[in-house]
Amino acid sequence: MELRIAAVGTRLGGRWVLNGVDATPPPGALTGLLGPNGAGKSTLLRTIAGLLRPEAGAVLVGERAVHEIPRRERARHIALLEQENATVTDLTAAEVVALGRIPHRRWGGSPAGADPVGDALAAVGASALANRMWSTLSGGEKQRVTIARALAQEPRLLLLDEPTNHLDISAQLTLLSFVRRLVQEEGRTAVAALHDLNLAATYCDHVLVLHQGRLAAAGTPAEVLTPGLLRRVYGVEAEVLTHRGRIHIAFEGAHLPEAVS
Ligand SMILES: Nc1ncnc2c1ncn2[C@@H]1O[C@H](COP(=O)(O)OP(=O)(O)OP(=O)(O)O)[C@@H](O)[C@H]1O
Repeated sequence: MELRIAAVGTRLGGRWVLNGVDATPPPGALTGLLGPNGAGKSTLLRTIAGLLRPEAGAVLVGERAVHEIPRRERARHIALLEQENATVTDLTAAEVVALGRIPHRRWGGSPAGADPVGDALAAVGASALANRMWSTLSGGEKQRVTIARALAQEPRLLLLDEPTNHLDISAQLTLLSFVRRLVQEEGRTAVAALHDLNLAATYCDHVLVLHQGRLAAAGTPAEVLTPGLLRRVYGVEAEVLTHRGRIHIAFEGAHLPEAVS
């Protein structure tokens, strides 16, 4: 599904939080959305998902502006995993994942023999949690289950806001390699906001860097994550090494932040 972010400007609290953002996350690839705290990553993901209407420009999904697509249809095509998940207390993990199937119900559900809920739980290594009550899960277990819910939705466009939050290192690597394989094999589009630049360099085919609401750079991790960009956008000194054909960033230190007045 073709996604085009066309000169998007979004204003929140009287301030332009996104300003003239132009980008085309390629289908069949995992795109990393990078940038310091407050750069506008969550706002861009919410704008792409159609939850926020841009005041300038548009987000186009196929031929249509996303906010013009009826809500139910949007829910069949687009899944957004937000940073803070509403807690649903008295459901089991499998029931939480099954919520992701709701937009498909009227369309005859899943083909015979298919088990999208079981498959999604397995993909995040959470099959054993299926019958556990949501309220009894740890932070990382909840994160896995909410990711499974987004996967069970089988969206063409998967938007993930810091999906590796709370996950142990093995779960982080498993999740990102799973999402990458899924989008590559099925030609879907995924955009994930990430803070760990080495994870982004390892698993993302394409990265977008936001800085103060503007797009600072776009391209492959090797093209984008240069010492100069890291200094300019993040205020850090780093050496960028190449290891097995992929870049690896060795951080040397951060410049002192400017005093907050
Ligand atoms: N509802 C709102 N009203 C006013 N300002 C807002 C609102 N929501 C977000 N902002 C501001 O917009 C800017 C971008 O926020 P956003 O959450 O998109 O950043 P982010 O890149 O996702 O940050 P982080 O890495 O810290 O999660 C921040 O300065 C934030 O304070």
